[in-house]
Amino acid sequence: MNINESVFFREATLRICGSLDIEKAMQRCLQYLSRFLPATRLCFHVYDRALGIVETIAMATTQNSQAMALRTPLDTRGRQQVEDQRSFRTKLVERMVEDAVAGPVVRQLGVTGDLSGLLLDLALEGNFVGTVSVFSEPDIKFNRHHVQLLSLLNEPFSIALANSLRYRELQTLRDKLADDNRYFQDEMQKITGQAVVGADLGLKGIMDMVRQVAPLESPVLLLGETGVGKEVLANAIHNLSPRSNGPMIRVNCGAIPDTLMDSELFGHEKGAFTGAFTRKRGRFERAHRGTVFLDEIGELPLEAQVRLLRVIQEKEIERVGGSETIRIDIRVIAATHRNLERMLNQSTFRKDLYFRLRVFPIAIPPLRHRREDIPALVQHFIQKKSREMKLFVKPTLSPGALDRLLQYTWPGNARELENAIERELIVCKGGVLSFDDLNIKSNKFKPVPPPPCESSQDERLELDAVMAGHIGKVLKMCNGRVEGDKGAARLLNINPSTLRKRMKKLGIPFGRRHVRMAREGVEHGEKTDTTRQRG
Ligand SMILES: Nc1ncnc2c1ncn2[C@@H]1O[C@H](COP(=O)(O)OP(=O)(O)OP(=O)(O)O)[C@@H](O)[C@H]1O
Repeated sequence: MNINESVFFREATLRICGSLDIEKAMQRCLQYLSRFLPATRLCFHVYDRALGIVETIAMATTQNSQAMALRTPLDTRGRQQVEDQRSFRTKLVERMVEDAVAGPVVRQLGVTGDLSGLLLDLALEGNFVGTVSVFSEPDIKFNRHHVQLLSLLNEPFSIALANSLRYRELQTLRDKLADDNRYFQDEMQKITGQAVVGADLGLKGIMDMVRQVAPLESPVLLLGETGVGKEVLANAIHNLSPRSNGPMIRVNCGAIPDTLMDSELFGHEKGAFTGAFTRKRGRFERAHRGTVFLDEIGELPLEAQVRLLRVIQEKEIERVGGSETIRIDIRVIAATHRNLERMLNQSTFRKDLYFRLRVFPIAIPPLRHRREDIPALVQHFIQKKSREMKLFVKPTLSPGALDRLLQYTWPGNARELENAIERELIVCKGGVLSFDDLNIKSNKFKPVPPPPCESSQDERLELDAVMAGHIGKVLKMCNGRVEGDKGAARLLNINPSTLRKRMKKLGIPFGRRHVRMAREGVEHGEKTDTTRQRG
C-alpha cells in the first residue's frame, strides 16, 4: 500500500491529540491506524523502574476503550529486558505471549491468541514518558513496514500520554482535595456543631429565634458583647440550615488589612498585583452554596461596605484583576459587638448595608444576665480544656468555687470564663479548681464596666432597662395614669393594653402600686437593672 506519510502523521496526530479524554482519543486513533496496520488493540503503559511494575493506564479496541490502572509486576528477566531495551525506540514482538515484558502484561489484560505486537517507547524532551503498544490481529504478524509507520507517531503519542498522565494526576489531586475537604468539614462540624451550652436555659429564647430563622435564606445579624457566643450561634444557624453540608466561611472583618480586603473577600487573578503569583479564590467564592459569617462587621471600612452591599444584593463577584463575573450562592450571617445604629448616625456605617443585614437581628444577652448558664458552661469548658491539655483525670471544683464564679460579673463573657478555667487548670495542674484569684470582692455587685469599645454596649443591649426607665418617667408625668387623654399610653403613642402588657413584662407596677412606689422614689430603670444583675 502506498501511504502518504505526512497525511498519515497529520490524521493520526489529530485523532490522538484531539481530545483530553484519552479513551476517546485512543479509540479514534486505533480506528484510523487499523486502515494501515492489522491492529486490534492500542494500550498506554507506564513503567515504575524502582518497583519493576508495568502499569497499563488505558486500553482501546476499535469498539470500546477504557482507562484503567492495571499493574503487572515483572520478573527479573522482564526487568532486565526493559533495561536492555532502553536505547531501542520501537520493537517488534513476534509472539507477545512469549515475551518477558509483553507476555505478563497481555495475560494480565486477559487477551488470548497468538498475537504479535509493536512496542513504542515514548520520550518527550529527552525524558521517558511511557510505552504505547499495538496488538495485531490473531495469527497476523506485524512487519518492518508497520514498525516504521508507527515510529512516525512517537511525538504525538508522547504528548497524548504526558497530557493524560497530567490529567490523571490532577484528577487524583482534585479527588484528594475533595476528600480532605469533606474530612475537614466533618471535623469542623464536630467542633462547631457543638451543642450550644445554655440552649435550654439562658439562651432558650435565642435558640427559638435561631431555629425560626435557620431554615430560611434571610440574613441574620448577631449582636452582643465580645465573647458572648456570637460565633457559636452563627455556627448553630448554619448547622441547622439546609446549607449545612456546604462550607461555613468566617471573615473577621476587623483582622484583614485594608489593602488586602478586596483580594481576601473577592479573590484575585494571577498577576493582579505584585505578589499575586497564582489565582486565588476569595472568601465569598469559597462560601458558594454555604454560609459566609461576617464577624466584626462594624470594623469594615466604608469603601469595603459599598462592595459588600453589591455582593449581597447581586450575588456576584469579580476577582481583583479579573473581568469575569462569578455568580455565588451564599447566605450571610453578620455579627458585631458595636452599636451600629450609632455608627449610622456618625456616618461610619452605611444605612443601606445596615438594613440589608438587619433583616433578622438577634441580640445575645451577656453572661451576667444569664447566670443560670454558668454551671453548665464551667463543666463544658473544663471538659474542653482538659481534652486540649491532655489531662487524663477530670479536675473537680473546690467547695465555694462555683459560687465565686456565679458572683463574678464576666465583662468578657463566655470567653473570659473559658480563659479563667484554662488559667486555673494550669495553676492547679489539673487538681482541684478553686478560682481564689478571681477578683470577686471588687467586682461583686458593681455596675458592669462598659466593654472596651467606642460604643456603650449596655445602653443598647439593656433596651428593656431603657424602655422601663422611659415608661416610668412618662408614668410619673401622668401621675401613674395609663389610659385616657392624660394617660401615658397617649403620650407614648401606643395602645393602653399594649402598654400594660409591656409594663407587666418589664415588672413595672401600675395602678395604686405604681403611685406608692413613685412616691417612695423608686426608679423603674434602676429597679429592673438591679433585679436583672442579681438574677
Ligand atoms: N453558649 C455557648 N456554648 C458553648 N461555648 C460557648 C458558648 N458561648 C460562648 N462559647 C465559647 O466561648 C468562646 C467565645 O465565643 P464566641 O467566639 O462565639 O464569642 P463572640 O461573641 O463571637 O466573640 P467576639 O465578639 O469576640 O468575636 C468560644 O470558645 C466559644 O466556644
